[in-house]
Amino acid sequence: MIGLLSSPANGMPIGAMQAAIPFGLGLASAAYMATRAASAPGFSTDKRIPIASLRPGDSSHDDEYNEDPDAFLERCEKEYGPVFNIYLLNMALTVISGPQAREVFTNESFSGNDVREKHVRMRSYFNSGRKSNFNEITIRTLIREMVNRFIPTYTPKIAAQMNIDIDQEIVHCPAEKEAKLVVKPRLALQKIIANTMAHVLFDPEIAKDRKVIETLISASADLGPAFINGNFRASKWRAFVRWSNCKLLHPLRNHAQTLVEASTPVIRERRRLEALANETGVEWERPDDVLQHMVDDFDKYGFMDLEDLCAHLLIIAGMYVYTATDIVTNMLYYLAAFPQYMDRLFQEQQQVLDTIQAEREQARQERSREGKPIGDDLDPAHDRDLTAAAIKKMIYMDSFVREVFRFRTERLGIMHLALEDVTLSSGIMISKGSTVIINTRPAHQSSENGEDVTEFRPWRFVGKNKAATKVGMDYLPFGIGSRSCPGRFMNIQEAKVFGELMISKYSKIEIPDPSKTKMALYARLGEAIDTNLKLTSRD
Ligand code: HEM
Repeated sequence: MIGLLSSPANGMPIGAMQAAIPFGLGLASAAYMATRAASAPGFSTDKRIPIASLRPGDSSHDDEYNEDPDAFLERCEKEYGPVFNIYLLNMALTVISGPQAREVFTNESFSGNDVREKHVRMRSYFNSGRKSNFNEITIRTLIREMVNRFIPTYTPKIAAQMNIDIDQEIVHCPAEKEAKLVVKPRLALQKIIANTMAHVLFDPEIAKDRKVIETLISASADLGPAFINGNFRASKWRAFVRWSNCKLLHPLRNHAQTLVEASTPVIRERRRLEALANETGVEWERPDDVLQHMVDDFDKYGFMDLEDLCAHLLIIAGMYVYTATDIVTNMLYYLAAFPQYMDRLFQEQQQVLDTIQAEREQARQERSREGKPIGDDLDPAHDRDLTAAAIKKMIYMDSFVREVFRFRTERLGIMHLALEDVTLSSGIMISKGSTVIINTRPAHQSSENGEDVTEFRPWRFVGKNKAATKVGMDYLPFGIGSRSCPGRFMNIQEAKVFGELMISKYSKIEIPDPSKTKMALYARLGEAIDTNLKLTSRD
């Protein structure tokens, strides 16, 4: 079944590899650029779509948008309606707002994957490691079947491992007895997340390997550009360099080989134990991680060998590390910026855990009365664990997380390429080859979300049947419909577990330099700023 491979190579992030492009590519690249430039499409050919006016002196809308995204979009929506053209990120983009955004998300002729391939060569990156008949749907299916289904089992493991890693990475502040200082939180949190994910997705033995953690972080850096936002600027040259890197240097394959080397002995040992159990008629306690699930379903997914499997596993793991690092960093910034909400969250946590503890105690007493043994499932040592059931009951934390996403999500984001001419319900035609971008402002600031929509009000979703994972036209960070993000379930679970651990450990989180607070709150995905944080312990 699996041909175990062994040709390790250390992966380098794509950025580092750019220096390695041979000069001989110069001629080929000039020819390539000329062809691409000649065929580069601009705005849709439908001349009814207005082009937003530029401020005097501006040659694009970038500055006006970046200075005040809400004001810029309000102006455009008022002057031009829900569909208008802008020059942003070195691109000609058609902005779609309001109900017509749904048509973009749900019409297969608008492709997010093709935008990601065109600008950041994401499919080429995937292809630099995969061998089987892969397409993007495989990744979605793997996430659903290998990760989302098992979130209840992964949750206590995430909590236990994160707890250890937080204590290890967050050090005491020598200057102040009570306080701890996180210098450059993003880096410390990246280590915590990478280590936690490696434990949960791979295996504790594999997670111990420093090379694996480095590879995981490196893969996550390669995958980050998939989000095409923030500092991204469209450049045919950069896309070409990235494509060449993928073709020549096979970055994902290099990462996969590191994981193959680390996982081969683990898989062999698992097989030995399984065979032994079969021989002796004992049931083998199957390891509960994504690696094992993928090995079990090796034939179902048609993986060619272990390297192919590891490439797929690294795409998923790398995406989690990239996004979860960003999310938990921002969770801390929001807890720091709005300290008045910490107590409510802590109170909720204690109430939920007290109730669960009392219920378990009652169940133990019942078992004793019935003369039954108290099994591992009711071990008092786990009464106050952060299980999936406990997290589900923490509705204030869920609302807090949803509000962070609503409040912070980039106003213009989620691009799609029109694969053919598409006529929207308003009659406007988006022509083949043009790129549309969603305006999330009207959705996130609609009255559907209650009052004070320009304010951060973390309890606005409590009791409203709007979980942080529930997508809709009033909540677009993860898209909507059948192509909505399958990674959000695990990401949000991690964010909540992390938030619960932090509020149980610390009573106060501060940004020592308050001039950075605003920047921290509005940081775009993947660009969480590195301002220090001061944490004061609860006891
Ligand atoms: C903050 C975290 C994340 C955000 C904001 C986010 C956002 C999105 C959005 C907006 C879409 C829909 C794009 C469209 O309509 O074309 C999407 C799709 C997708 N996301 Fe995420 N995502 C996140 C995390 C992740 C993670 C961690 C993974 C993988 C482990 C992931 C995997 C995917 C995949 C595979 C799709 C494509 C689904 C399809 O085309 O069927 N995402 N994501």
